[in-house]
Amino acid sequence: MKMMSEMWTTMGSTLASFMFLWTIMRQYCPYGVQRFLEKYTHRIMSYFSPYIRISFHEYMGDRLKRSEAYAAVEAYLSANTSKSAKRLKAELGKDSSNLVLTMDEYERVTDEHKGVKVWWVSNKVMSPTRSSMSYYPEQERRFYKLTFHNKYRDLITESYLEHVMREGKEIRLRNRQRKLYTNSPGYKWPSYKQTMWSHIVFEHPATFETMALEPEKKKEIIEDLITFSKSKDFYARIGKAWKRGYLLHGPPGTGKSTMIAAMANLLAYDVYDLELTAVKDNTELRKLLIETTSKSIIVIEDIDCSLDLTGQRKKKADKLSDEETDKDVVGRKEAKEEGGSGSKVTLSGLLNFIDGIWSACGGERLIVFTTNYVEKLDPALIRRGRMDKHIQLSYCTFDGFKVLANNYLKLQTHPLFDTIKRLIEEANITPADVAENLMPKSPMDDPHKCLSTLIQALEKAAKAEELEQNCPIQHEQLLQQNGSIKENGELPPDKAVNQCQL
Ligand SMILES: Nc1ncnc2c1ncn2[C@@H]1O[C@H](COP(=O)(O)OP(=O)(O)OP(=O)(O)O)[C@@H](O)[C@H]1O
Ligand SMILES: [Mg+2]
Repeated sequence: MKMMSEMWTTMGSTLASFMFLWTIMRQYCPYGVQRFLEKYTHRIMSYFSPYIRISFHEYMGDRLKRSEAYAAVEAYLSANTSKSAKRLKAELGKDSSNLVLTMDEYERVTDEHKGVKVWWVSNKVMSPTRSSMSYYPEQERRFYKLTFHNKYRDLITESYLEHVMREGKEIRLRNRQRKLYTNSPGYKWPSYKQTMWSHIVFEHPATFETMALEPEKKKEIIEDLITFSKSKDFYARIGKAWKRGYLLHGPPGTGKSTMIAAMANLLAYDVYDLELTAVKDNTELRKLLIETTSKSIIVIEDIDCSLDLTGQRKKKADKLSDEETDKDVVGRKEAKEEGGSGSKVTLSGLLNFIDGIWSACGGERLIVFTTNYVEKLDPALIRRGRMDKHIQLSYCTFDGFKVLANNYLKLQTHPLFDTIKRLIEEANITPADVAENLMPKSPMDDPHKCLSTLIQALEKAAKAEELEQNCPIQHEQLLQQNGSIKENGELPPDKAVNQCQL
């Protein structure tokens, strides 16, 4: 027994002397010798030590790509252990308004998993560049080192590390700056440019809470979206690409574009706003698709204005048909001006884009089409499986009005609500119009004034509605004379009703 303890003491002091010597030498040795000594010290140490160490290096190989694992560990440690660390690094966060704290170099923190303690150290080494040009500076190689006892090897390498990676990735996703991408019309991509999309930071404030929608419909859409975002395994099991198509249809100003922003904010997805008229042909469409990332929404707005969905491009008719709206004209004009007239994207190209083999790359994507005229679309384009969920957005209901009154005027109830409830059921007024009427126009406008303005607009719209039903011809003539009632509310309804009576 005594011999054993003497042996341990001797070994311990030898090791201590060796470590001391090593620390001194390390400072004065050339880099090659340092590496050599380091290698053998580690071998000797690990022979005696019951601890396991795992390193997570910031850059793998040629410093081209930052390691995902390192970034996940960094996010995990920043969220979970920065309170216990004593030396921290501060950096500006995603919107440059908040500071993000992470462990400083050589700092050490402990973490616990299922009752087992582990240690994390943030570290860096200097390594010379491989270049023979001696004036290149040394490169810093940062890494995190995880240390734990050998007897917990399985627990840590399987369960703990999986937990760190999962949580770290989630934190990174939550904290990342989301982007709004667009394929610029008529833009010629230089060959050195890596991507066909240009982007800005996505900062739309719309949420489902601020959307004027019936509560049940809102709940159903939110549940559908959240179920989709959590169904990776389900999609894999049934052998289907992890994507879902939404068709949003309804009159102008009913919240289709607003809903896309709310969807992106709910799921923390990026948005790819695809301008079809600016896409040269099917090949370019496929290239654009391949460049989109997962956790994104690919949007094609006003799909009926972009393509002739019977399979050919729309003819550039000089005369507009009666049903065409301003948007149709604008869309077509822009297509012409921006070189879109040369676009050869076909319906089959678009169908391939939605559910061809390539559409599966990336995963976790929503494809959203919007239109004012769902009946104009080719059934092949919007059949279930392509556009899985059809959402009709319509005129404002009383429930929708209450959301807007709360948003714009911070009102949950008011004596004028009863009048508005009665009128809003008779009139076809869009949430955009309601919102515009509720918006205070001067600092003097109190909630009562705003609600009264809305009541006037509702009365006009209700009268116009009545006229449309009873005397459609006069209504049409008046619309032509005075412009759309629904759009500007300028039509004098008294005059209209009088004409009808005559
Ligand atoms: N359901 C809604 N809830 C809250 N605000 C709405 C809603 N619908 C419209 N709005 C308001 O009206 C404005 C216009 O709405 P939006 O652009 O979403 O309409 P749209 O249906 O996309 O119209 P279009 O068919 O002309 O593109 C928005 O900026 C928003 O403020
Ligand atoms: Mg829109």
